[in-house]
Amino acid sequence: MSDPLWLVVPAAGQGRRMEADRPKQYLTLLGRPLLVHTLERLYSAFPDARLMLCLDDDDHWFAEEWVPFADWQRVTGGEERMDSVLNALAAIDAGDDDLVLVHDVARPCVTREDLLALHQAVQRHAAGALLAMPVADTMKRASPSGASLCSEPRDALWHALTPQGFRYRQLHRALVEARNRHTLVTDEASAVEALGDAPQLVSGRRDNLKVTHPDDLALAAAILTSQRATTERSL
Ligand SMILES: Nc1ccn([C@@H]2O[C@H](COP(=O)(O)OP(=O)(O)OP(=O)(O)O)[C@@H](O)[C@H]2O)c(=O)n1
Ligand SMILES: C[C@](O)(CO)[C@H](O)COP(=O)(O)O
Repeated sequence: MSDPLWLVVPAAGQGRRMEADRPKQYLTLLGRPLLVHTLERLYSAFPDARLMLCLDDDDHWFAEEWVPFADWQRVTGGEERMDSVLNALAAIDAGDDDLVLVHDVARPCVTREDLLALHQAVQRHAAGALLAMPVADTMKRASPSGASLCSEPRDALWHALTPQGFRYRQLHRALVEARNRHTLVTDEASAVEALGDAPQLVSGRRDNLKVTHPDDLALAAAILTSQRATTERSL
């Protein structure tokens, strides 16, 4: 029997870089709110998981009918992403060894295959695991004025994606310690690394885009359309 699985979806951000009239998780993507796509992707891989959905207390966009999971809970978001995740962990009635996967609501293009690969890796690696992709471009070090000062070696450099998965106790401890040190971590793996652990990098698809800037919405629509066409061709 596999370990109990919890999904934490931070969805309490304001999407300021998107410059839209609403938080980006509620922007329309192929006719439906972006958040709906993300939750459906997670559900397609983990229909029996328990979902903790972090939402801003002032969020008046959200509709419960969009959640496909039978077992789920709304959690109050925090000041920063890491605070939202910590609020979710505090609300979880989990065993120490339960698995927790954290996935940004802003990544609606994650595939079922990548989700399942990450889940497998988290079960195999004691330090946890994260989807990531190797850096493909030549990397530049910029001066304050934006001039290219030098090229940095890109060997062994990866982009961190989500989901990122860990055992409950390990992740909770790592984030609590980061908060106690007043360290702002932008992903879970950073907090775990700070404890001396080395989560496993799992090579994920390059199209697991985080919708961040205005142009990204059209890109996400193109990715989802292309992924659907591929799935239909293979049926
Ligand atoms: N206090 C916060 C801040 C962010 N998030 C979530 O963390 C994820 C990654 O954050 P990011 O892409 O930076 O989203 P926003 O904070 O919404 O965007 P911005 O920084 O442009 O305002 C998103 O799913 C976002 O909803 C959250 O739950 N709580
Ligand atoms: C967790 C994350 O998606 C990994 O790429 C990312 O760090 C979150 O976005 P932010 O802009 O750093 O909040």
